Amino acid sequence: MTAIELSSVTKRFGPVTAVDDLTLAIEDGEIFGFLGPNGAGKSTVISLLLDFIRPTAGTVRVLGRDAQAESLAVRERTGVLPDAYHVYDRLTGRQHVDFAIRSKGTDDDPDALLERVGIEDAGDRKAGTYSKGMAQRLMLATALVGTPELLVFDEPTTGLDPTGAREMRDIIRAERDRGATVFFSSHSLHQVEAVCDRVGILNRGRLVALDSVAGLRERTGGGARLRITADQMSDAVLNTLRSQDGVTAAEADGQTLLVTCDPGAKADVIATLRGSGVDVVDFATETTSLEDLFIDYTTDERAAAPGEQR
Ligand SMILES: Nc1ncnc2c1ncn2[C@@H]1O[C@H](COP(=O)(O)OP(=O)(O)OP(=O)(O)O)[C@@H](O)[C@H]1O
Repeated sequence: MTAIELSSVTKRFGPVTAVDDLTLAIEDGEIFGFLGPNGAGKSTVISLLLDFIRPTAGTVRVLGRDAQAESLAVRERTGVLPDAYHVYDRLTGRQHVDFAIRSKGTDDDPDALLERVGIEDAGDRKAGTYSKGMAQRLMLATALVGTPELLVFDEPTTGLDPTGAREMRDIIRAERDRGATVFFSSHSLHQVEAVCDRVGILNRGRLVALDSVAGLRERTGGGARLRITADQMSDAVLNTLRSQDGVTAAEADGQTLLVTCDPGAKADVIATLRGSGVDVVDFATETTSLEDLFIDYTTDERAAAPGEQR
């Protein structure tokens, strides 16, 4: 079954087109990362899935049902971690989870859920005294109530420390392994690349890339960037490097030389420098990162061009 199906969905808020003719299908059991810069339209899509808002045009289906006409049935089977959430200051963590259990009519053990998100020791404390990360963990516990078929998380790692972010990723994987579909938004490719089966990059309401993490990585060309510290540098040497097979760019900044090249050309670059009488004091290799690709897909020059899906 297709867990989420958006067909030609547009959402306008007055003059602002938050989502622009978006068609996207997420398969059952998939972990899907929805990426995009601030204002790209991620939260708007999530609100459309949950029928918090309605599309200007197009249709939204979730878990095989119409997101509008059958929103209650959808929400019963969905666990949500919203972007902006509210904890009841005077209720304890356990009371929050109890409340979610009663609302969903399930027989979950609140303590087991609190333990799963790492705040079992704070279950009796009022949520108003929780740190931001603890409140986030509490909201995660309530999202997991009723072993939902679909988990929709808006920026799940924001506010979490590195350990918390890793635990979140572990929970996302464990939920997928038990059969759930996970759809989550993020600004950060670092967060999605470790867990996602597929990634969609949204920019100004349009889908500008849709691929597996491996596929996206391939688009970076597997390129390498060499950062070389040399005792001297000249235009002649730079030009020799630029004309060398496998080298796509070579720039110098004082004694630091940045060379972008195929991974197989790294040794030749060093050999060329030595052959030119340049002493290599130090060098480091960086792979072209997915973060670079994300920025490339979402910079304004590209966004201004008709945003074709690539
Ligand atoms: N209720 C609303 N009324 C008017 N404009 C809105 C409303 N909700 C969202 N927008 C606009 O729609 C666009 C998309 O916003 P959205 O919150 O979906 O982006 P986002 O990708 O989730 O951003 P962020 O990463 O900053 O949370 C923005 O230009 C935003 O100002």
